[in-house]
Amino acid sequence: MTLRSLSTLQLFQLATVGLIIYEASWIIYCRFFHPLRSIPRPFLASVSRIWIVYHTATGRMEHTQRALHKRYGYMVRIAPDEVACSDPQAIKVIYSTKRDYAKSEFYDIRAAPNEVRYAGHFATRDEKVHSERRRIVNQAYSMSSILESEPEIDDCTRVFIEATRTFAQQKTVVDLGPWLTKYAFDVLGELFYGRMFGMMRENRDLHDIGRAVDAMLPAFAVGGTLPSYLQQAFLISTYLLSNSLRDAVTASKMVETVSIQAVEQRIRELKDKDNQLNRKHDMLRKMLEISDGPRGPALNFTHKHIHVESHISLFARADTTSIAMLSTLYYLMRDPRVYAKLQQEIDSAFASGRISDPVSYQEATTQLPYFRACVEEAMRLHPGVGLTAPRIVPRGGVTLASDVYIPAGYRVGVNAAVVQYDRDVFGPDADQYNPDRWLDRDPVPMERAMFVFGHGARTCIGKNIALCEIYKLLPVLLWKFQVRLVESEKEWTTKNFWFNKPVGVKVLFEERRGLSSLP
Ligand code: HEM
Repeated sequence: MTLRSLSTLQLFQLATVGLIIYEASWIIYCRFFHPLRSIPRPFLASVSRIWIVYHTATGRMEHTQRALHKRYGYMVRIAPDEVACSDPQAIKVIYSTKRDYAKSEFYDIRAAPNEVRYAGHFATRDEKVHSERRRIVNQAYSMSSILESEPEIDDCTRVFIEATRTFAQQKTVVDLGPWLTKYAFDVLGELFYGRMFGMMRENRDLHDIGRAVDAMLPAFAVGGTLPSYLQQAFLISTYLLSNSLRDAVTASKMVETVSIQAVEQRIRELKDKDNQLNRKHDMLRKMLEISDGPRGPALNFTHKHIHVESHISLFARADTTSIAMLSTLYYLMRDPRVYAKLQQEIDSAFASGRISDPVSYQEATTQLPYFRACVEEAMRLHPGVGLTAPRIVPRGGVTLASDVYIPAGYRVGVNAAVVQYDRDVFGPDADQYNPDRWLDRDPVPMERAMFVFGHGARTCIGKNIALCEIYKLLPVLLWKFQVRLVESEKEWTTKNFWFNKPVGVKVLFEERRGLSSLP
């Protein structure tokens, strides 16, 4: 009997039996012979990536992972070839500066197609290329460089406070997340291009950037969990089936166009010696000085590379910063004792002249210890990135959590929203909001277990920008306004698609008594 002599039904039956045998053999292999077989796991996760795809798609992966680690300990297998580790000691091993652990396929889907064929600092998996590219621009992202634009960040703060005052006077209910995102966008506009986008002034999502990000994040997060040969097919089918993703792609193209236009405009301005904007120290100017300077050709750093830099840094980066500010405010509003204590610290620092309005970054970080603790605690409980950052184990394998060996080639990673709940480091109340923990005991072990900005060679390049925004805006906001949750009893809803965004946190601002005559 040959295959040709079989009927369609028989062929179908044969294929089904073949598939069943294949699946059964795979399950037996995973259960009894796989090198990761002894690592605790939900059964489905040990035999198929369906588990990780499904749980990522729910937007609640951090809750699932926290529960799994509570039950199984430091090591949990979250896919046949992938392990999540919640041991704080693992951070410095997996994310070491030695660049042994390459990023996994998870990042491929975020690679920005462009003419210079550089996927960007975030998505590039080739550590050598990444290191060369990042070194060129690192200085522009340094704290000293960002602080050269401090007066411009102050301008953004003034616009934010002015508009918030109008909300307060008109008793407008404000959706806090999008409002803070507009601030973060305008600051990025100032820092990168020497001008705000105007999102706060117009109080609208200009060019639909925010909408594009919201629509694309779930596709990126879920798609990233698939093997890379399925990622493009997944993106194309989602694109064809989803109106919102089609709109998002259009809006994302718009972001690209806007950032390219902004670069070109800044190039023209810099050629005009009398232009007032040329006194500014924006990052674009610094990058143009590199590309057009004597080192530019040798570094292969062209205007097209700057387009990539500006596009990638713009897309979705305002969200993480606004999440940090939103969570700081949210936890304060939910805990009147902490809120009052912080207000006291801020009021007395302003009254004694230890900090000024606008507050400088230096003042905010040195004169407001309780405020620092509140920011740190909010970023601990609700880090802006809430999924595992997966890396490939290098040659020789690795032993994690004292005695669990993972051979080379498998994926391993840490999730900030899990490791930052470690009871041994943060105390038995690790899942509670308690800023005092940062002042009552030695903060160093806790700082070492913080993974909110990542770690090592691939640590967040925009960390200084984010910190600058947070430390410069919030003290002034909290000094001038009382912020109240409209529904004070209701817990927030969050959507975790890599960026873990709280949604629909509605607040009312009230100018504080005795302070309403302040500028
Ligand atoms: C509170 C705000 C922020 C948080 C919590 C945050 C978090 C992170 C984390 C966890 C990583 C590492 C991801 C990994 O290893 O897989 C990262 C990388 C990165 N972040 Fe941020 N980020 C923030 C703000 C920003 C801002 C404002 C920018 C840009 C202006 C930015 C740009 C980047 C880029 C380009 C990378 C990739 C770096 C590399 O691999 O070289 N981030 N961020």
